[in-house]
Amino acid sequence: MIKVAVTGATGYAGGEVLRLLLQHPDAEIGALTAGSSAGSRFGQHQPHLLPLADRVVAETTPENLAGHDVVFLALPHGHSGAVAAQLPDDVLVIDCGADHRLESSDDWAAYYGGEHAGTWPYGMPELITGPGARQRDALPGARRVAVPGCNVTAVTLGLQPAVAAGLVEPTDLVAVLANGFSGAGKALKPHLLASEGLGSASPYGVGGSHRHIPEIAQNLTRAGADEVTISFTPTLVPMARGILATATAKLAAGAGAASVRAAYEEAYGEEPFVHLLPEGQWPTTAATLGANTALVQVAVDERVGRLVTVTAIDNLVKGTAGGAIQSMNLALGLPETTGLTTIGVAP
Ligand SMILES: NC(=O)C1=CN([C@@H]2O[C@H](COP(=O)(O)OP(=O)(O)OC[C@H]3O[C@@H](n4cnc5c(N)ncnc54)[C@H](OP(=O)(O)O)[C@@H]3O)[C@@H](O)[C@H]2O)C=CC1
Ligand SMILES: CC(=O)N[C@@H](CCC(=O)OP(=O)(O)O)C(=O)O
Repeated sequence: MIKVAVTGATGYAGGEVLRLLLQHPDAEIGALTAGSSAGSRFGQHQPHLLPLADRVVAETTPENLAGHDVVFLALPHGHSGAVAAQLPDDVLVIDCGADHRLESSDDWAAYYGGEHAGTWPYGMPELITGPGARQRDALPGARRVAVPGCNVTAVTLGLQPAVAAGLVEPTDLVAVLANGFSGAGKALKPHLLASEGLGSASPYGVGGSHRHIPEIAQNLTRAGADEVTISFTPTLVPMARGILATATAKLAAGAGAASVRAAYEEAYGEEPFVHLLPEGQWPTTAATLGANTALVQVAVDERVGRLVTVTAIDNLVKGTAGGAIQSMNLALGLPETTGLTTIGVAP
C-alpha cells in the first residue's frame, strides 16, 4: 500500500483529494494536517468523509508528515515551498496550489507576489508538449508535481488541440468562464456570502488581472504557440462545483469546421478523461460532478471567423484532486486511471 498524507486536509481541495483516495485501491491514508484547525476532530470539517470522521487534525510539521510515500499539499498560495523543502527528496510531493506551476519568476512576481518557490513537473497528463508528445511522458518517476489551476485546466483542454495544429491565431484568444463557489476555498469572503451570491452572477479578476493568465499562456506555448495573448474573464455563478469555460479563437487561414473537428478527435480520441462530445451536444457542468471528466465541444462560427470551444469540468475533481491523483498514479508507475471515475453524480 502507498501511505499518503494530506496537508490542508480540512479545505475543499484537500477534502476532495481524500474523497478520491478513500476509493483508491492502493492508497492508505496517513496524516491529515492543517493550520488553525489542528487538534480538532476531522469529521467536524469534512462530515462527508465518514471513514475518517474520528481522526484528529494534526499540525503541518515535518514530524507529522514523516514516514509517508506521498504528501499532497492543499495549502493557500505561498505556503507550499516551505513545507516541501522539509520533505525528503524520495517522497512524492504533489502540490495542489500554484506555488510550483510557473516557469517564469517574473510571472510569479507579477501575478502572485513574493518569492517564487520554483518550478516542478506539471501535473496535466493530457497537455500537448510536441508532435505526438504529452506531459504524461514527463511524470513517471517524478517526485515533485505541480497540479494545474482549475480554470487553467478547462481553458487549456478547450484550446490546445487547435493551437497545436496551427488552426487558430494564439494571439487572439478570449475565454469567459462560469465558476462554482468552491473554487474560492473555504475562507470567509464577503462576496461569497449566500446573500451576495445566491441568485446572482458576478465577474471577478476582470481586465487581465487573474493569476491563471500566465499559466494558460505557458501551457499553450508548450502546445506549440509562439506567443499567446488571451483575454480571460471568470464569473462566479450560484453553484457549489463546476466550471464551464467558453473559449474562442480567431481561425487561421484555411482552417474550417472539418479540420478543427479532426484535430480534436485526434487529440482526445485516446484520452481516458477528456471527451469530445458528439456534434451538436454541448457540455454541462452537471454532467461532470464528482467525476474526473472534462467534456469538450467545438464549433466554427463562420460569420466571425472564430473557433468556439466549450469545456466543462468539476473544479474539485478534474480541476484539482482528480488531476492530482492521475499524476500520482503516473509518478508511481500505476495505471493512470487507478481509483478515478468518469461516472458523475446527477441530477
Ligand atoms: N478549490 C479549488 O477548486 C481549487 C483549489 N486549488 C488550490 O488548493 C489549495 C487549497 O485551496 P482550497 O482547498 O480551495 O482552500 P481552503 O481555504 O478550502 O483550504 C485551505 C486549507 O489550508 C489549510 N491552511 C491554511 N493555512 C495554513 C497554514 N499556515 N498551515 C497549514 N495549513 C494551512 C487550512 O486549514 P485550517 O482548517 O486549519 O484553516 C485548510 O485545510 C490552494 O492553493 C488552491 O489554490 C487548486 C485548484 C482548485
Ligand atoms: C470561484 C473562484 O474564486 N475560483 C478561483 C479558482 C482558483 C483556484 O482554485 O485555482 P488556484 O489553485 O490557482 O488557486 C479563481 O478563479 O481564482
